[in-house]
Amino acid sequence: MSQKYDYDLFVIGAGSGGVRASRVSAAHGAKVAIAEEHKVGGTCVIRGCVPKKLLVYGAHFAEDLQDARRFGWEVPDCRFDWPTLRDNVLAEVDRLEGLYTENLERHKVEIIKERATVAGPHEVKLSGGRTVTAGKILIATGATPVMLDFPGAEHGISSNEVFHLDALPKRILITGGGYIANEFAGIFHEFGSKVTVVNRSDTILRGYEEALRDRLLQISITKGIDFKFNAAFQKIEKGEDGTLTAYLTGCEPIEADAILFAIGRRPNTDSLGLETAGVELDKKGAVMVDADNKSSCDSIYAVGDVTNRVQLTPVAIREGHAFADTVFGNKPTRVDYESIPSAVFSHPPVASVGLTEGQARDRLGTVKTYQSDFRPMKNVLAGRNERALYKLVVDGETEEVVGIHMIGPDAPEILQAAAIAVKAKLKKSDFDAVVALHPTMAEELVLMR
Ligand SMILES: Cc1cc2nc3c(=O)[nH]c(=O)nc-3n(C[C@H](O)[C@H](O)[C@H](O)COP(=O)(O)OP(=O)(O)OC[C@H]3O[C@@H](n4cnc5c(N)ncnc54)[C@H](O)[C@@H]3O)c2cc1C
Ligand SMILES: NC(=O)c1ccc[n+]([C@@H]2O[C@H](COP(=O)([O-])OP(=O)(O)OC[C@H]3O[C@@H](n4cnc5c(N)ncnc54)[C@H](O)[C@@H]3O)[C@@H](O)[C@H]2O)c1
Repeated sequence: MSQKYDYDLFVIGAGSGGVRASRVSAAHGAKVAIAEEHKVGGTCVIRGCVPKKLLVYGAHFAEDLQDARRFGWEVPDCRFDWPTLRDNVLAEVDRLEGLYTENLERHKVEIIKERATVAGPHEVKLSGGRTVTAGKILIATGATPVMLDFPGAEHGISSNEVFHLDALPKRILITGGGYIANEFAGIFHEFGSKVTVVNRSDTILRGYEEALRDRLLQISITKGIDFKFNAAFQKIEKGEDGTLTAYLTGCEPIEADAILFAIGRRPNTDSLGLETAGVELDKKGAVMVDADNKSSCDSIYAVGDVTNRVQLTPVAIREGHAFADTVFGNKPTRVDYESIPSAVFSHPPVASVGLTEGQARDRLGTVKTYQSDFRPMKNVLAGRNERALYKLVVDGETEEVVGIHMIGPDAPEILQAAAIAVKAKLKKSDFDAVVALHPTMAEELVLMR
C-alpha cells in the first residue's frame, strides 16, 4: 500500500483482537507486523478461556464418576492427579500457540516476539532496540489481573499463575465474586480442594439475573464451597510450612495453601508510550475509541480488552475484524453490542443473553416473565439434588423475548442457539409454536406458559 512507512499496519499484542485484525488486514493487502511480548494467542488461548474450559471439563469428571454408579457402572475409588491434567492442558495450549503462529505466517504477517511501545503517531519502539514506522498502529494489548495492595498481598496469585501450580492446593481461598472466582471455585472444589470464596460485597456475578445468582450460590454452598461476604483483606501471613493465613474484616483468620485474586482486569496501557501520540485514556486507563475503534490520534486504533468495553474474546475478535474491514478492506463495519451472550463456566454453568428482569422493568413499559424450575432427568436418577432454572423475560407490549437466563447442565451450549432468537427479536408466540424436542432440558424453553 504505502511506501512511506515500514508497514501499513503495526499491531501491538497477538491476542484475540490483534491476531484477527492483522490476519484480515493482511488478506486485504496490507503489509502487517504484530508484536507479542509473551505468547502468540493472548489471554484466551494461553491463560484464559481455553485452558480454563479444559480444567472445567476435567473437573466435571468428579461428578460424572460419582453419578456413574447410580447408572450401573462399577467405578473404583478414583484419584485425581493435578500434574497430569495441568501438563496435558499446557501441552494443548502450546499446540494452539503453534497453530496461531502458523496461521499468521500463512497470511504473511511478520511476527515480532518483543515488547512494543508507541513512540509517536506512526512510530513503534521494540524492546530489542529497533524503531519501526507504520501508517496505522493498532493497540490490542488486552488487560491484566488487578492485584490488591496490603501486607502480604504478594503471596496471592492471579489467573496467570493458576494454570501452572506445582501441586493442587488442599485449601484455596479465592477473592472476588465474578467470572473467574466462580469458575475456579467450581474447578478446585471438584478436584477436592477446600474452597473459600471471599467477597467484599454480598453479591456474586453482579449484572446476571438475580434468580440465577441465588441458585448458583445455593448450589455452591450445598456442594461445600464456603462463602465469606462483606469481607476485606487486612493481611496475609506465610508460615514456615508454607501455610498462608488470611486476616479479613468480619471473620476469623482463614488458612490456605493458595490465595487467588480474581477481582477484575485492568487495561494494559502502563508504560505503553501512548502519551507520545496524544492517545487519550479514561480513568481506568482504557484507550478511548470511537465506534470505528479509532483513538484520539488519527493513526492509532484500539480493540479488545484494552478499550474496556466488553471483556470477552468473541467481542475482541469482532472488533479486530471490523477494524481491518473498515481501514484496509474498504468495507466500513461496526460491531453491534446489543444482546451479546455470555456464560460463567461454574458448576453448574450459568448462561445469559439480553435484558435481566430488573433491566427490562427499568427500560420497558410492561414486562412478563416465564420460569421453569426443574430437576434435570439425569440428576434425578443420579440422586443429585440440583435443580436447573430457565427464565424468559418478555416485553409485555410487543411480546418480544428480550432476555433468556439459564443455570443448569450445558446451559452455555443451549443458550448459544437460543440467543439467535433474542437477536432476531422473536416473540414468545414463536417459542410456543416450536414443538418440543423430547426428552431434553432445552425443551423447557418452548414449554413455558
Ligand atoms: C481466566 C480467564 C478466563 C476467561 N474466560 C473467557 C471465556 O470463557 N470466554 C470469553 O469470551 N472470554 C474469556 N476471558 C476473557 C478473554 O480472554 C479476553 O476478553 C480476550 O482475551 C481479550 O482479547 P484481547 O485481544 O483484547 O487481549 P489479549 O487476548 O489479552 O491479548 C493481548 C496480548 O497483548 C500482549 N501484549 C500486551 N502488551 C504488549 C506490548 N507492549 N508489546 C507486545 N505485546 C503485548 C499480551 O502478552 C497478550 O498476548 C477470560 C479471561 C481470563 C483471564
Ligand atoms: N466465562 C467468561 O466469559 C469469562 C471468564 C473469565 C473472565 N472473563 C472476563 O474477564 C474479566 C475479569 O474476570 P474477573 O472475574 O476477574 O472480574 P469480574 O469483573 O467478573 O469480577 C470482579 C469481582 O471482584 C470484585 N472486586 C473488584 N474490586 C475488588 C477489590 N478491590 N476488592 C475485593 N473485591 C473486588 C467485584 O465485586 C467482582 O465480584 C471478566 O469481567 C470477564 O469479562 C470472562
